[in-house]
Order: sequence, then C-alpha cells, then structure tokens
Amino acid sequence: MAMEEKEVGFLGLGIMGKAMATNLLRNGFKVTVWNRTLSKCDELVENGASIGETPAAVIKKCKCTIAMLSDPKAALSVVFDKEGVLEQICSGKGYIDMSTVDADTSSKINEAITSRGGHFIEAPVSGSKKPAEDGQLVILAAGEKALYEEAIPAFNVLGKRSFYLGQVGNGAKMKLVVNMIMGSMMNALSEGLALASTSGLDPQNLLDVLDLGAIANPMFKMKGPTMIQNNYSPAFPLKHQQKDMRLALALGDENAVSMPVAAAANEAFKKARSMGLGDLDFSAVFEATKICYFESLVGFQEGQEHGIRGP
Ligand SMILES: NC(=O)C1=CN([C@@H]2O[C@H](COP(=O)(O)OP(=O)(O)OC[C@H]3O[C@@H](n4cnc5c(N)ncnc54)[C@H](OP(=O)(O)O)[C@@H]3O)[C@@H](O)[C@H]2O)C=CC1
Ligand SMILES: O=CC(=O)O
Repeated sequence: MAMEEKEVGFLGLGIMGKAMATNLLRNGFKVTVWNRTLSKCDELVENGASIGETPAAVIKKCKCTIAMLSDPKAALSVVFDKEGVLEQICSGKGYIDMSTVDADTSSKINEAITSRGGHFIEAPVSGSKKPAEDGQLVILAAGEKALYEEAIPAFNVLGKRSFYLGQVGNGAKMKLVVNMIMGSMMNALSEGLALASTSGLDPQNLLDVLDLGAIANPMFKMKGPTMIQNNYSPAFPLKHQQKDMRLALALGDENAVSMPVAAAANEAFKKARSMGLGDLDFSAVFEATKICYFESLVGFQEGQEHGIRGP
C-alpha cells in the first residue's frame, strides 16, 4: 500500500496546501512537508510535520507524495527541475498532483513518472480554504486506479466526496469546466451588485432576494456580503481563477467550443489583475466591474475625482 502507516509527503504549503497538510496531521498522518519558501514549513513542523529540504528528499523519504502548487509552471518545475520529484521517483512510489492544471501538464508529469516506474494520479479539488480546513473538498481524481484506491484513506480526510474519472487529463478537465462556470457566475454577481447599487437599490436586498430563489447558491451566500463591504481577504486568489479561465478557454479552443460568456469573464479577471488585484480573493473582480461601469459612464479621470474606489 502506498500510504503505509498513514505516511505521506506534501509539496506546496500555500493557502490550500497548508490547510490540507494540517488536516492530514490532525487525522493521524505522518506528514513530511516541503515548500519553495521553506519558512512556510515552520508552522506545520510545530504541528508535528517533518521537513524535506527538497522535493527529491520528500519523495525519497515517502512512499506517496501529494503536491498542491499554483499553476502548470510550478507543477512542472517541482517535478522536472534540479532536486525535483523525478530524481527520486521509482517503482513502488506514488505521486498525486492536486494542483489545478491543464490536461497536457498532467500528462507530461504522468509520462515522466510512470516511465521511471512510479505511479501517478491527478486529483484537483473543488472547494476553497474553508472546505480544505474542514476536510470538505470534492476530489476529482484520474489516472492509475490502484493508486487512487490506495489514496482513499487520505482523500477521506481531505474531502467529503472523491470521484474517479478515468484516464489522466479527465480530472484536470473536469476541474477547469467547474471553475469556468464559477468564474462566470462570479462576474454575473459582480455586475448584478454594481447595477443594483448604481440604480439605487440596496445590494443587501439583492442578496436576500437571490438567496430565496432558484439561483441561490453557497458562493453568492458566502461572497456577496463580503463583496459589498469591499473585503477581499484571499481564500481563492484572483490570479488563480484567471489562470483557470485561461486554461478552460484553451480547452474550448482545442474542442472548438464557443464560450463567449467565459471569454468575457476572463477579460474581467485580466482587468482586475492589471489593477493589481491578483493576490486578493477572486471576488475582487467586483472592483474591476465597478471601475469598468464608471469608465463607460463618465471616464476614468472623472471617476477618480468623484472618489470611486480604484486599485
Ligand atoms: N485557494 C483555493 O480556494 C483553491 C485553489 N485551488 C488550486 O490549488 C492550487 C494551490 O492554490 P493556493 O494554495 O490557493 O495557492 P497559493 O498561491 O496560496 O500557493 C501556491 C503554492 O505554489 C507554490 N509555488 C508557486 N510557484 C512555484 C514554483 N515555481 N515552484 C515551486 N513552488 C511554487 C507556492 O510556494 P511559495 O510559498 O514559495 O510561493 C505555494 O506553496 C492552485 O492550482 C489553485 O488553482 C483549487 C481549489 C481551491
Ligand atoms: O478552485 C477554487 C474552488 O473554490 O474550487
């Protein structure tokens, strides 16, 4: 069994990785952690984790290692670069990449790992910081079935439900489709809040009305109230949501699927990034909506004179 004695390596201690690794420790797993910025390991060590100085060192020590990294570039770097995963992966060792990446990235990692005798699954997750802390993620796994089954004790700690979706790439694609829908919905909410306020309605009344009707959903309920307070403390960084829109649009290109709504949502997230909002929560796209709306009415200069909140 890959997760013998509930022991696992963990690469990447950002918002999600820190919550997930902490959760594994809390549930009796021995966890060896690595993060590019090594100081971020300290808090995990206080909670009982061990440190691996490099990804290769973690792979050498653990039979199974999970990664939770920002994007395709990070996921590839940790595997292929010097002192990376490939230097120690071998027969009997499993690697589970839970980062949100595209199917091509996942396939490259799969090929490299399996050609050295290792085992691979991708397992991106749906659910943000709080579900990660509470073990309530939805896990979208694909790849070697035997490794998926061996990982179930860990997935049961990390998530409320795991899906096995078949060949490598299917987990990545499912995650991108879900996040494309989520990003479009966030833009619809932003525009609705901007339109309500600008046309003289109380945005809180709008949220209350939405919550009682057919389009009520947990995201509007959670993000709506903080958006009207201009509070964008990051749970899901906007730069990652824009990356997911970009990767989903590329999947649409490959398959000749026209996605005008997602394309417009992507533009709004890009605008928000250009305003310096990439590290804030993805709901900060509301600031871009407000700026765009005001620019279209009276121009940016005049907007600033009127004290409209900018970047
Ligand atoms: N936050 C959320 O709500 C959710 C996020 N996701 C996905 O999970 C993944 C992680 O997200 P999140 O934790 O929020 O992101 P963060 O930005 O908080 O963390 C990113 C992590 O990736 C590491 N990293 C970035 N670039 C590199 C690199 N070149 N080499 C090595 N390590 C690197 C960072 O290291 P360092 O600390 O050194 O910068 C950090 O550990 C992303 O793919 C995201 O799309 C999925 C579901 C929900
Ligand atoms: O990827 C983000 C999420 O909330 O799911």
